[in-house]
Amino acid sequence: MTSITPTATKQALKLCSRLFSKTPKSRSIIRTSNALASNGRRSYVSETKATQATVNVESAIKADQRAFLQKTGVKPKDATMPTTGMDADVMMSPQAGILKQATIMDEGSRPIYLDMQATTPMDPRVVDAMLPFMTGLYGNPHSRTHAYGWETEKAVEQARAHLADLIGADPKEIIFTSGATESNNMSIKGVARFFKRSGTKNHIITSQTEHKCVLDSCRHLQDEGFDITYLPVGNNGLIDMAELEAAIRPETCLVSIMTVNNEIGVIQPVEEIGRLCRSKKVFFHTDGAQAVGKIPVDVNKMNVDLMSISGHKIYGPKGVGACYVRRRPRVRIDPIITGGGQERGLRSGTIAPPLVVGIGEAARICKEDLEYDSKRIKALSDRLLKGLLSLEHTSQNGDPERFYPGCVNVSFAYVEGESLLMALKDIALSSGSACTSASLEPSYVLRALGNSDENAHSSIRFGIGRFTTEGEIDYVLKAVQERVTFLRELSPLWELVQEGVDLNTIEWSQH
Ligand SMILES: Cc1ncc(COP(=O)(O)O)c(C=O)c1O
Ligand code: FES
Repeated sequence: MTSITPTATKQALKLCSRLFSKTPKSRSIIRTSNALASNGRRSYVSETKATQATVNVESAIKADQRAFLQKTGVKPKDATMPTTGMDADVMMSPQAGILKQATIMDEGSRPIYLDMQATTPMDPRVVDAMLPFMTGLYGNPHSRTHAYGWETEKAVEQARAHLADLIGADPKEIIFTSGATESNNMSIKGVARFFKRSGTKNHIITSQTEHKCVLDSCRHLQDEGFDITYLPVGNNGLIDMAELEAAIRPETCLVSIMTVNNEIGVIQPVEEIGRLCRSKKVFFHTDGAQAVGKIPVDVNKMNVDLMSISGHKIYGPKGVGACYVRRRPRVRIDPIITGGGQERGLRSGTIAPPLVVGIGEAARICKEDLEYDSKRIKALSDRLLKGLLSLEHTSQNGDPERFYPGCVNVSFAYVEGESLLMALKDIALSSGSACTSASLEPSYVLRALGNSDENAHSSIRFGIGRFTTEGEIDYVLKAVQERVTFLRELSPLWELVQEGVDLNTIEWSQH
């Protein structure tokens, strides 16, 4: 912790304004520093990483943006993209310092970050928006009797409007929660328990490839006497609409199918599911944690009744999320957290204004930058996939057409995924979801697609995001190609394959 005196802050401010006085970014640097200056008198504030980050990133952005404009014709916004400006060979040299560059916040040398489905780094613009609510603007947004409450309430309502705007909802339909896990629990248990009280409906439909928090909510409801159908998926990871229709019964109260899968990125046919559910008068919940802010989402077009959103998947803070709850036709849910009756009585507890302002600003930026980010991420994804699939015996998991390009899941046959992850220590990757990454079990999602244990074990997920650069993708490609080749050369199975032996014809002796 560093104590920042007003004089020191003012000096830093002067320097900042001299350096960046003509760029729009400089305004946000100055805003951050002003927030510190006004509070510096009595509070001890750690040196603001956001300011540092903005300064670091600012100088690095331009080249990548120019290259992108030349290639795609899309005019870059004032996005905060770091760039390496180096090619893969130079980056791989120990002197290059690329691994240090790979982080937005200057935390020393760390791997290139390619695990965007686990979490995204906060956008410095989000940090800027949050800071005043961690310092001077500390009122309780539920306090109605004074200005401290009014000012935070106003900011909370603005954040609600930004989130609603991103998904085509009315602000009154947004309920703030602690994250998508809570929103999923709240939607699934909430609808189920409401219907249980009226004693009419006790059946829920979901799919086998949902996130653990959806599956676990359903398992708890099974213990409470609900009947759950876990729909299978095809080998492309998508559910079959005819199977869904056949599974709906008169006593079905809810269908819960995610929009974008967190392991393989496939996009379920949510519009069709919504239409079907509406025609059968069944509520439709979708886990939108990996979809909102990444692909266009419109709750009315999709006929969605409930949707879960997470702050830290959209370059916002961790520990905050939202649940969309439709008002017309009205969705009735039993709250899982009761108390002071905040958030329309659906989620009691004091709202955290810094986090809520953060997710609101993250949503606003996502809406504004969606087209630009999508085009950039698609271009990086195409480059990565083309390079990875040019290696022999590699295949993409999930539907190759209907998937979010920022989530690329590839199997490298005859290579053990965990060994490959160990060999790729300079790149932060994962073989599946973060919450199950400690387990050595093959992914249940890949197994549900009909993959063998070996295939599931040799899979790696590459998560590309707003701050990923072309240089990083080239580095990753080169590293993966080198190390997959190296590991295969150590493998006796690979030797047999090279000799033309069909491994399926071998009878392995049991010991
Ligand atoms: C699809 C999906 N649903 C839910 C979650 C949980 O989100 P949160 O961390 O906000 O609780 C995640 C995050 O890993 C996810 O990917
Ligand atoms: S909670 Fe994030 S991957 Fe499971």
